[in-house]
Amino acid sequence: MLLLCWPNAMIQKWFKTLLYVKLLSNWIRLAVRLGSSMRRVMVSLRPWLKRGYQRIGENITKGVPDMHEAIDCYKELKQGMYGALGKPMEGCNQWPHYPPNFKELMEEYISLCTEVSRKIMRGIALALGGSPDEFEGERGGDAFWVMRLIGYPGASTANGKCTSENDIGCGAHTDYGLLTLVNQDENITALQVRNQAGEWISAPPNPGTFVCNIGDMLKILSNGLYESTLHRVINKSQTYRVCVAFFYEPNYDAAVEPLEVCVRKRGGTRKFEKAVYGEHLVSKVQTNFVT
Ligand SMILES: O=C(O)CCC(=O)C(=O)O
Ligand SMILES: [Fe+2]
Repeated sequence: MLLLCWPNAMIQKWFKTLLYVKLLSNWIRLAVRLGSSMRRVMVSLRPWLKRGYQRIGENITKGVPDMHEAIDCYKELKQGMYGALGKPMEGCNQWPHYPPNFKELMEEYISLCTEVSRKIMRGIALALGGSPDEFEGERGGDAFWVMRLIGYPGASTANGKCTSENDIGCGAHTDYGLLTLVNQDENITALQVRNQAGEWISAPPNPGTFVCNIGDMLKILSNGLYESTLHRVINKSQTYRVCVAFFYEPNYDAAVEPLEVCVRKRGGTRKFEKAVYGEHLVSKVQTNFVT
């Protein structure tokens, strides 16, 4: 996991992105304040299991319901584009009609995050000793993405009584792809990561930064030089917490295997088998929902 600081050229874009997220956070809060009538409208927005609104407890991690609600979006795949591999992820995102420009706002946010992520991946490629284009072309030239707008109820409202210690907002997991840009609410510390000693440590919000998670695909590509960090969320505060997680992924059909340069760095040992990103995603997403 990395904490990002911004080179000057990116600062302007970052502020724009931050503004969007502020609007978005307010919108999610508003939706919650409006209560069940709004929630019903949002539920009707989800003819597709994987895209759109999901209620508290619908997302499950390792068999346990998570205490969060979310709007999930995925890059839209054209029908038939990836044959049988793409079928489970085909479909359109379910954008709420309120506020009126929500879809446009989010699409711009996605495009900014995509651009920033691509640049970070170029830096990572160089840091690994490869060419800056390692994650372009067939690996990531047409990068897939996932975005989750997540709301975690405050501790006292999670289940009608104050049992915050046991309420896991999001169970321990690793992210699936290359890099995640986690945009957290400013005043609540809830995200935790497991360090190499096996202890859970907090990753507090730091205004003006994203927390970046390394995903499973980058672990494979780097031949284990980068670890996909185990993390979880426990919102012990009384306040509803909003997080926008943008997942930058390889091409949907990318066959991901350790980069040659990383194999050499490990004395010629290939630590991981080849994995097709789309297959990995579908296998994860399919076990992520209550059916
Ligand atoms: O809410 C957070 O801080 C992180 C969420 C997360 O880990 C995820 O959606 O994969
Ligand atoms: Fe995560």
